Amino acid sequence: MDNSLSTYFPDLNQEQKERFAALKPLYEEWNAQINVISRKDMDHFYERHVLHSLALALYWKPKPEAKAIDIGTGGGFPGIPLAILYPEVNFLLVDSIGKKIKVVNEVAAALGLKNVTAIQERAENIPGKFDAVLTRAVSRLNVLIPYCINGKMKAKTLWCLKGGDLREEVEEIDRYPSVVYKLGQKIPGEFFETKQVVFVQLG
Ligand SMILES: C[S@@+](CC[C@H](N)C(=O)[O-])C[C@H]1O[C@@H](n2cnc3c(N)ncnc32)[C@H](O)[C@@H]1O
Repeated sequence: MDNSLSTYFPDLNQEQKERFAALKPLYEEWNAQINVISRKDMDHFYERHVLHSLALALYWKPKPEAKAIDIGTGGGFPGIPLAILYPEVNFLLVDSIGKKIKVVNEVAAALGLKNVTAIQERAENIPGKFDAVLTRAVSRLNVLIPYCINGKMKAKTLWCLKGGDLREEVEEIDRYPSVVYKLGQKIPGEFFETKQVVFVQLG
C-alpha cells in the first residue's frame, strides 16, 4: 500500500490496509480489459484516485448505517475508497455506463466489500432517501442538485470533489433557497491541493 495513505489515515485497521493494497493490482487487471482509468494515471493511482477520493472523508463524517450514493462513480471513485474507509456505511454506486459498473462490481466482490452495491442507471432515475450524495468530476452543481431533491431521490447532503474556480457554479445555485453552500476551499496537504470539496446542505 502507498505509504501516504497511512500518513493521512493513521488509524486504518489491517483489513482496510489489505483492501487498499489490493486495489491497484485489481484495477490494473480490470483496466487492461475495460478502460476506466487513464493509463498514465495508473502510475499515480494512490495519489490521483484513492487519496483524492478520500479527501471527502476529511469533511464527511457519516454515522454508522448511513446511506450514501455515489453518482457518476465511473470505475468506483470516490465510492470504493470511501467504502473501504467507512465499512459500516451503505454505499450505492451508480453510473449510466454498464461496463464501468461491471468493473466496480468485480472490484467490490474481490475485496469482499459487503457495504457496496453498484448499478447501471442514470442518477435522475434513482428513487430513495440518502443521507449523502457523493460525486467526483461529474456535473455542475446546478445539474447535480436537481437530481438530489427534485426527482425521485431525496437526499440530505451533497458532497462534491471539484477542481478549478467554483465561483460561477456557486452563483448558479443561489436560486435554490433551501440550499446552503458551505465550503469550497482548497484542501491542505501534499496530495489534496488540487481538489476542493463543496458541501451543500439540501432541504
Ligand atoms: C468524468 S467521469 C468521473 C468518474 C468518477 N467519478 C471518477 O472521478 O473517476 C463522469 C462519470 O459520470 C457518469 N455520469 C454523468 N452523468 C450521469 C448521470 N446523470 N447518471 C449516472 N451517471 C452519470 C458518466 O457516465 C461518467 O462515468
